[in-house]
Amino acid sequence: RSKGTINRLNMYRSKVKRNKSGKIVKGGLAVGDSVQNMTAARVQPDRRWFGNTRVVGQQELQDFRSQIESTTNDPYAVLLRRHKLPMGLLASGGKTNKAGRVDLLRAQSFGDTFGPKAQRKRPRLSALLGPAAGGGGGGSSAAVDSNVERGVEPVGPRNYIFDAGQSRRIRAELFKVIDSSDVVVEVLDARDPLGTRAPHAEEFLRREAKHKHLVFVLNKCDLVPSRVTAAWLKLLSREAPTVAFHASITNPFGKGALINLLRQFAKLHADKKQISVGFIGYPNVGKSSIINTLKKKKVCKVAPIPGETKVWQYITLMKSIYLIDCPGTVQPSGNSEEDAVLKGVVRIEQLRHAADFVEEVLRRVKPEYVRRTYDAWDSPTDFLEQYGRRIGKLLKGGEPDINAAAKLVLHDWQRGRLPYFTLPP
Ligand SMILES: Nc1nc2c(ncn2[C@@H]2O[C@H](COP(=O)(O)OP(=O)(O)OP(=O)(O)O)[C@@H](O)[C@H]2O)c(=O)[nH]1
Repeated sequence: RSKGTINRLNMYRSKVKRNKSGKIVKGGLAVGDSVQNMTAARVQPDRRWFGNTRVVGQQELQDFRSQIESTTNDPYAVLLRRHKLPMGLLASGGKTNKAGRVDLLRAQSFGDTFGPKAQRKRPRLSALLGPAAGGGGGGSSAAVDSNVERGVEPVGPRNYIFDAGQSRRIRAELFKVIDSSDVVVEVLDARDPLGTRAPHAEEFLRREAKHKHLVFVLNKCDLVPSRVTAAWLKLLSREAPTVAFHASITNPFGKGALINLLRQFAKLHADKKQISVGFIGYPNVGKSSIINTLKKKKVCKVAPIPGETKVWQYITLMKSIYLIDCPGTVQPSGNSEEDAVLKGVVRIEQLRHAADFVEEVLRRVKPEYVRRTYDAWDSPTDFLEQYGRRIGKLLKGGEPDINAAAKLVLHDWQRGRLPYFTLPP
């Protein structure tokens, strides 16, 4: 027997000694002893009795909170293993979304709607939607009538083509891609980076998925002067790492920088076999082209028309990095019809009145560039007539086909043949 075994057996042995008649003479409670006379013993409390718990002091919690807050707000710091932290407790208090909820009972009491004396069958939607919504069908027709009286032209229903990239299906694709990605690359058009940002997706990442890394890629920077690209890089990199890019299989720019950045993210997540990188952004900004450039071959369909990518697609860049191509999505209800056309969201061939948008193109592009590509002109209509005649787009009576000419100008605009860029604010 080892010493340990002997000690254990001794421990089991009763320390109580009894005399012949069975009375305790040593150890245990002696005759006449009572529980009251004994000295109180206390078992030392231990938090491990309560299972898997941790105790944190108030000051420690406060420090930790402020550190986490500064880390999560810093685009260059990363928060790994977020699911192991009680983020719900760490979010600074009082940020509940109660104000955003619709206060149903204030608009109509429960008793009025569902009680035994229910007065109405339909809810009063106007009370919930606010005064702007008008009073249902009758109300809206009254509003139209009053507009006509005041001489305001009634606004017809918006054509569905201007809402491209906003359908529920496309939004579902976007969130599928965000959910499956560890790194979200937001592709922006260097000509109008702020106009092609997706605030709804960024807000979702900030609120619901802080552990996913956001990266901006400023694509098509070959179409703008380098000083403009540099200014945008400076501005955007305050919010997230930003890479300037020119997507081209044969003559790329920024490819090394982007691959390096993705490699660093893959190293950060060394516990994972591979990381997924989702490419999101407006239609036609060049998401598929960037993936093709990184792969150095045509793996995604690319076209100079928006909405070419229909569903998400997985591509292996290397063993540790997977890429996901996403259909182009548009910030819901953020664009006027003009914006939608000039940001390249709408397919030009679907436009019925293309000439309406040429005036804005002529306003945005410097006249000398327009003259260099086309000819001198007096007014937008004169410009389209001249151009129509020059390219032989004529109607039956020999009149220039303004609509066809306008479509060609808009095509040139979308493909970057008319130099244009916006400067950082
Ligand atoms: N000049 C220039 N053109 C580019 C660049 N990147 C993409 N393009 C062009 O932009 C057009 C649209 O590219 P896509 O890759 O199909 O764009 P997308 O974002 O995948 O578009 P969706 O499929 O609608 O989501 C194509 O004609 C590309 O040739 C670039 O860096 N410079």
